[in-house]
Amino acid sequence: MSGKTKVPPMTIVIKLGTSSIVSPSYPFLPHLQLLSSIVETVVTLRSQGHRVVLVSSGAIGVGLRRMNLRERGKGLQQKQALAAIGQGRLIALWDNLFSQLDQPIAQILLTRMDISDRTRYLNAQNTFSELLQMGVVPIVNENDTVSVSEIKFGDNDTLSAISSAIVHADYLFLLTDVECLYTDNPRNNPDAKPVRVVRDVEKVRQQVSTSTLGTSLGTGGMSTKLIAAELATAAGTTTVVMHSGKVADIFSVIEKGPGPCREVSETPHLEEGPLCTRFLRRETAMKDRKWWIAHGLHSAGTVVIDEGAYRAITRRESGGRLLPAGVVRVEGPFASHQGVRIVVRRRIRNNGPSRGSIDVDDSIPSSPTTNDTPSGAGGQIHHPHPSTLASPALRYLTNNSNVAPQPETPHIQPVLSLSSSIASLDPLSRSVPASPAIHALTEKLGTAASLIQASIGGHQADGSSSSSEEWEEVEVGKGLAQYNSVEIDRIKGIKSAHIEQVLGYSESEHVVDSITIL
Ligand SMILES: N[C@@H](CCC(=O)OP(=O)(O)O)C(=O)O
Repeated sequence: MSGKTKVPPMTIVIKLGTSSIVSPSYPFLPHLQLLSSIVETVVTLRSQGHRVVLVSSGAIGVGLRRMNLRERGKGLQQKQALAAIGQGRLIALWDNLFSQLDQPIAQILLTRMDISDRTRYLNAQNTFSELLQMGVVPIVNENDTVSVSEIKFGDNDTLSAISSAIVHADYLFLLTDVECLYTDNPRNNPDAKPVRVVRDVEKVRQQVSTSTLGTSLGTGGMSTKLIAAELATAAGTTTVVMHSGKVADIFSVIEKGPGPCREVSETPHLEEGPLCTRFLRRETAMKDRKWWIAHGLHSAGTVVIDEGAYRAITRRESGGRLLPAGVVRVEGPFASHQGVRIVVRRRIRNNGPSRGSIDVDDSIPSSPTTNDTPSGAGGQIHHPHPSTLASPALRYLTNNSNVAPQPETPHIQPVLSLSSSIASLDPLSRSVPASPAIHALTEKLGTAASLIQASIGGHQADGSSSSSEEWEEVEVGKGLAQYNSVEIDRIKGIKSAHIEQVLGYSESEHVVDSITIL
């Protein structure tokens, strides 16, 4: 193993999945040899001046072994109980191994809500920073006991990407039971080719098969690794998928790859190194606060804007701030300074009778009442009443929280439990319960679901189509509300100069601040 560093000190996060910690079937014996090689690698990296964070799964697996069980059971409570049994023993195992080489460790257990609350996020950041400065190796896992199923990180790949952003890591190593990302599942397809360097995660997602390579105990697979890579590379962390048995390859990967003193463009021959997949960090990493707003912050509601306002907030001069003139609708309730989704509503043209032939017509001018023309001169703002939304599902998703799901939309039901879980857990939401509607789209259904095709005004009550004009609503960003949802609803569409007239006071000329375009 390499003993001398040729690279400047870096911050390195190493994530180990359940499959690397315990055997996948009864009696779930720990992989002691592998764990020992991780410990030796981490201690060597430390001796070279690097700061190292471990993200370790395995609590449930260790819990199963302790209780001499063959299966972990399906229910959340069983998993939580097993994780509670296993976590203490897991950290004891790590402490035992690391103490053989005199390396102190610390346990950090996080939940999604710790990340979405700015104060808790900053506290976690301070703790990490202090530990790393003290030469300690923090060992992170999800705090499964208090994680509600719908708002769990769910897999430790995502948790490791978030940990990487918190510590501003240079590298995230996702150690797993395959060497790298393949063009197809190598277990079924012998022609599957390794993908060694990825510059654009979204592009590669469309080109490769991410059919799960996870094991019976782990929750991740290749698709969660792509999500993790997307989050981490956006924060400026080069992300590497490699086999946990090849942990010593970490040394040559960091030696040849980008680092604090070497740009991505200065590392042209990465295909020649050890077999692994390197997701190169973004050249311009998102600033910590911006990244947190985009990926950490919990959104308590939605502000729907028109196209002109969207164009305005995407301009640098806007400073990421939204004026009330461009707001067309508000989904709440949310309090001032809570996170909100920014959704742009734009007109699309229906070319034919079929719902499948809708084209977005970018040439249609936006409402003149926008940030471009805050006076709203000559403009007419569209405020379609939510009841005009065509389908019950869309009406529920885009309407206020009081609209109950219709019987024909049973899949909406979990949304309610999700939002109430968040409302009851998030201290910010206690006084103002979180909105259950749009929130569910991104939290529950993922980014793909952030596109809400709201067919407004194009359908009669009987469901038939009557007009060629339809609307779509697309989530475009996140920001911090400067007023609460009731206040923004009252001042939507007006000039900032009139806020005081309407509300009796004016906190800010903007309704949403610190907007991050996704
Ligand atoms: N937090 C849990 C499970 C997390 C999990 O399964 O993660 P992974 O094995 O990385 O897919 C544990 O420690 O057992």
